[in-house]
Amino acid sequence: MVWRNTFLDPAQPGGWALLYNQQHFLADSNGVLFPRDWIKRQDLPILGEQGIGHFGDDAVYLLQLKPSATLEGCSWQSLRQFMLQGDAETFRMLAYAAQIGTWYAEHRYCGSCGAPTRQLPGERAMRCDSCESQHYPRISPSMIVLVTRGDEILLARSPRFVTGVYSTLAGFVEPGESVEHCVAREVREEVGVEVKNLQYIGSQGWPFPHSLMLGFHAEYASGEIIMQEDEIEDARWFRVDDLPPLPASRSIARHLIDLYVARRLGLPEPSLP
Ligand SMILES: NC(=O)C1=CN([C@@H]2O[C@H](COP(=O)(O)OP(=O)(O)OC[C@H]3O[C@@H](n4cnc5c(N)ncnc54)[C@H](O)[C@@H]3O)[C@@H](O)[C@H]2O)C=CC1
Ligand SMILES: [Mg+2]
Ligand SMILES: [Zn+2]
Repeated sequence: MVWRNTFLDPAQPGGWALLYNQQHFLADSNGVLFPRDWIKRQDLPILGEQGIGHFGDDAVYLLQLKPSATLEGCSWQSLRQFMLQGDAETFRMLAYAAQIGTWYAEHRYCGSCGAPTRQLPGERAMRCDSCESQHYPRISPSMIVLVTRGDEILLARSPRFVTGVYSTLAGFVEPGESVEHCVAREVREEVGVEVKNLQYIGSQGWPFPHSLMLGFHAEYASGEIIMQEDEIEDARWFRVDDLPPLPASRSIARHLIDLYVARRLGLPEPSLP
């Protein structure tokens, strides 16, 4: 089943409902989609509603619930779980839904003047009539880079990672800098080395909570590894034929690694997740 996001008018009846709160979806044994007209007859604390797209031919609406919401036979499942398991189109739908949910939850009041906002009809925007401003979903560009040195790659661990897992370096783009500048700065800050010959590989929308990952390969230029306190727990050079546990296969971090390893070992190249 294919997911396509579109703007649907929540005044229309029918379709499926996704029940969302803070990076979690309510799910039962049938999954995350509930008959929408039925769900609206249940006694649920609904904060807001958006029409977000089509899953196959069916309309899908996002119902924002209060954290206290419960429904018989259902439990809250994290978006991260659906990234790790579950089918790819379902994850694409939930990733979009979660970012719309995050945006809506953070813009019910105007950030400029504090007045309550309203949803603009026909557009994904929250409108403040008091100061005439509009608030659109926010996306935070971030770079992610695999630093390479011949048959070796530089991988690091953050204290937040699953035990044993090493990954590429990542970081948010700061106001006014280019992504290329961000790559050089983050690598310098996190591991103290200089890079050259950046190659843009591809991008990935990353809904935790609203990053856009821009993925690169970069060659090592100079410097010894000096780890940034707090952010980096360990960083080392690994040979492409002797790698530690790696990030989830759907992440662009993993793609950057798999692609470089495939190129060095003469294996078929993987495609972008
Ligand atoms: N898809 C993938 O394969 C991967 C995605 N990522 C994502 O990349 C992003 C950046 O990676 P990190 O190393 O954590 O970033 P980072 O190196 O910039 O440090 C994270 C810190 O940045 C600050 N921050 C949080 N949100 C921000 C924002 N929107 N703008 C600016 N600063 C912010 C916070 O102080 C946070 O502790 C994260 O969203 C992370 O989930 C990271 C690794 C792999
Ligand atoms: Mg980082
Ligand atoms: Zn305002």
